[in-house]
Amino acid sequence: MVKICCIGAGYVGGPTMAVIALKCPAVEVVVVDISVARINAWNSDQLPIYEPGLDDVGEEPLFSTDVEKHVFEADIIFVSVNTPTKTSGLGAGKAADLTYWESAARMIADVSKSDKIVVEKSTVPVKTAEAIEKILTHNSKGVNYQILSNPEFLAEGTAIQDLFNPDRVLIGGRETPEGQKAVQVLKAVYAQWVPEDRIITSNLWSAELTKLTANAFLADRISSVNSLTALCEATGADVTEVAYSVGMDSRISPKFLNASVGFGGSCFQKDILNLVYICECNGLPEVAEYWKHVIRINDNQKSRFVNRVVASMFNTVSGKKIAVLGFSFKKDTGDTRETPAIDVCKGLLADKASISIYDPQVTEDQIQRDLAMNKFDWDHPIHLQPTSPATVKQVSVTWDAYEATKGAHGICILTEWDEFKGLDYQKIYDNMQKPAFLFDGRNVVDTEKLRAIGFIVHSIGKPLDPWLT
Ligand SMILES: NC(=O)c1ccc[n+]([C@@H]2O[C@H](COP(=O)([O-])OP(=O)(O)OC[C@H]3O[C@@H](n4cnc5c(N)ncnc54)[C@H](O)[C@@H]3O)[C@@H](O)[C@H]2O)c1
Ligand SMILES: O=c1ccn([C@@H]2O[C@H](COP(=O)(O)OP(=O)(O)O[C@H]3O[C@H](CO)[C@@H](O)[C@H](O)[C@H]3O)[C@@H](O)[C@H]2O)c(=O)[nH]1
Repeated sequence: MVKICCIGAGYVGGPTMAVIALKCPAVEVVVVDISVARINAWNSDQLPIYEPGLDDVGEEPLFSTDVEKHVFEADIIFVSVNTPTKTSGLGAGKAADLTYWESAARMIADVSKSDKIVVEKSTVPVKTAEAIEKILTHNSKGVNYQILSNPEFLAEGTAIQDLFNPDRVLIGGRETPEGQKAVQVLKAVYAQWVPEDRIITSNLWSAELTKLTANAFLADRISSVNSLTALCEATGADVTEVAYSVGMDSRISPKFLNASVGFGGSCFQKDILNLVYICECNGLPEVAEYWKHVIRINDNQKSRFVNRVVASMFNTVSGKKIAVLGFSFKKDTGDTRETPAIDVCKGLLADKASISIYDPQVTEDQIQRDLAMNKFDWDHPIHLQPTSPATVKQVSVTWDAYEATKGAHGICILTEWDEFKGLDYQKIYDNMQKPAFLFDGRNVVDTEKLRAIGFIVHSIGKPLDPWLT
């Protein structure tokens, strides 16, 4: 029986292996992690991540902390560990920190006694496979290793449907007979449920670069539409109408054109910074500059939102209660890595606001840690992050949207959770200070209905409320 071992039981490793275990009954699947808490959570009823449909996948891989035993026994090893942005040293603030990847590779080299296929599942800089190959082969003791790049394209919140029905699976390998044989072995795993024409094979470097490029293109679309929101607000155009009509062109497509307070998540910014760094290292400053702008527009979008809130509320939010609805970086996930809510809250706190936060999936502990943490520290293994950072006193967290908004001067909607569309806004308005402001960072509410209730409403990229002009 073929044995697969995945190193890293996170947002990618857990769901991906659950689906492989379900679809490939003839394969033994084990997921290992250095974090005991994470593995314990996978083995309990309280899964460590919130992902719709994950509970119903059925077949479960084995989750274990016995990393070395399972790596030793495996034929195929997926490596799905953190690859955060470096915070210090060469390339700080841009380059990918490959500490966790390298330590996994060294451990594989230490314990292996039989030939292995090592699969890059983490998102890594182009040419990482070469470095990994060097680490493995210099310590090989006669073991043969084939490195494959098999980047993951799932999005959080839709991970299970993305895995069941992927647009494509990409496998990059060495163009040698051994490399091509390894590609076919991995292809056979995916072919258990993915149609053959959606399994693409390429050389290693194309596969590694495709992942960074795909995220850069997706983030670029959001920055493109977000860059026009201020112009829409200034001219009376409606960004939703503009995006809809532009997206009707089949060459452009309607997907991923929702204007927002900014994109978040653990991938987009990290992967673009990584691309920028690689371009700089290859003597391509103009290309690096081009992609940097995607992030600049995103940062600008978040500060523009904060400025709008403060400017609208008589140029100060000092001592005012601002309710924040939604803290995760998108709906249907409890993940807060690089969520725009962090920057917005920090901006409001800098203006001395008092913030009351409600998110259906994010705990108070997580929010406090996020607001206390330094930039880029959020993407390291959880047990290596600071355990008891200081609490931000002006922030309270509730488990109820009505409680969060009670007595508030203003509301900021920062995540597009479906339940925010169906709230009783008349009840919320009645319990707020007047004038009651609502700043919709996700364009989820019916602006006209809320204005009829009495709210002063600001929706991203929509014609301005008369109060704000
Ligand atoms: N989250 C996503 O939606 C997504 C999608 C596609 C690709 N990716 C990429 O996949 C990789 C993993 O992302 P994630 O979101 O699953 O991260 P994650 O933080 O949820 O999971 C990573 C896990 O790896 C473990 N780990 C780190 N070093 C280890 C080691 N040496 N041995 C054993 N375990 C170790 C950590 O404890 C953690 O549980 C990243 O490179 C990311 O860019 C993420
Ligand atoms: O039209 C849109 C679409 C998305 N977003 C925001 O963009 C961010 C990222 O969203 P999404 O891409 O749906 O979620 P991720 O889980 O970050 O997935 C991205 O990053 C993953 C990690 O690399 C890739 O695997 C996925 O293909 C890629 O979509 C979120 O803050 C969204 O709210 C918008 O503001 N407007």
